[in-house]
Amino acid sequence: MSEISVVMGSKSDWPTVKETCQILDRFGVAYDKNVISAHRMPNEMFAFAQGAVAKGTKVIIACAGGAAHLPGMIAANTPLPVIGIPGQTKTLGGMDSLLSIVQMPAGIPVATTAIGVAGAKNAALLALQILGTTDRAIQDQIIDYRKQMHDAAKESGAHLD
Ligand SMILES: Nc1c(C(=O)O)ncn1[C@@H]1O[C@H](COP(=O)(O)O)[C@@H](O)[C@H]1O
Repeated sequence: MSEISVVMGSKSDWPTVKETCQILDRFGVAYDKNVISAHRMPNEMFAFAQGAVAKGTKVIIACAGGAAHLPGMIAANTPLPVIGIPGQTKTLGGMDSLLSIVQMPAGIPVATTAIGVAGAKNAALLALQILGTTDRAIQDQIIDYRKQMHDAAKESGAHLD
């Protein structure tokens, strides 16, 4: 059973979303991934969002670019926490995606990350932190991940030429 569902509006988002999946792989947490578009596949989007609780999903991560309605529309159709990743776009640099995802009306939140790859990585970590509130093993892995990051950052200062 997957506790995390990862969806993207198009296969063209995959290079970004791959970064999310790589972190989930590293933590050994089960997840499913798929292309689902609110615009191009509205019926599938509704079925996915409305069926997520019954499937055992705990957190949904959704990446979309441009007029990025996907995370918000999923959030509108499930009580589960939704994390939105704004895709980087060629025309507007991802500001379009960011504003589409972050400016939700009061009542239907989407936890919005940074644009692009940094956001994709943080979406995975935030989802893991949410699971970590009730799963001590995952929380311990988060603590260890941060320690490794800390040590690498500290060590890097010793190698400035
Ligand atoms: N924003 C959405 C939605 C949606 O919000 O439902 N569906 C696809 N898209 C986005 O359109 C961009 C271009 O998609 P294509 O490359 O397939 O033309 C992608 O970044 C996708 O997330």
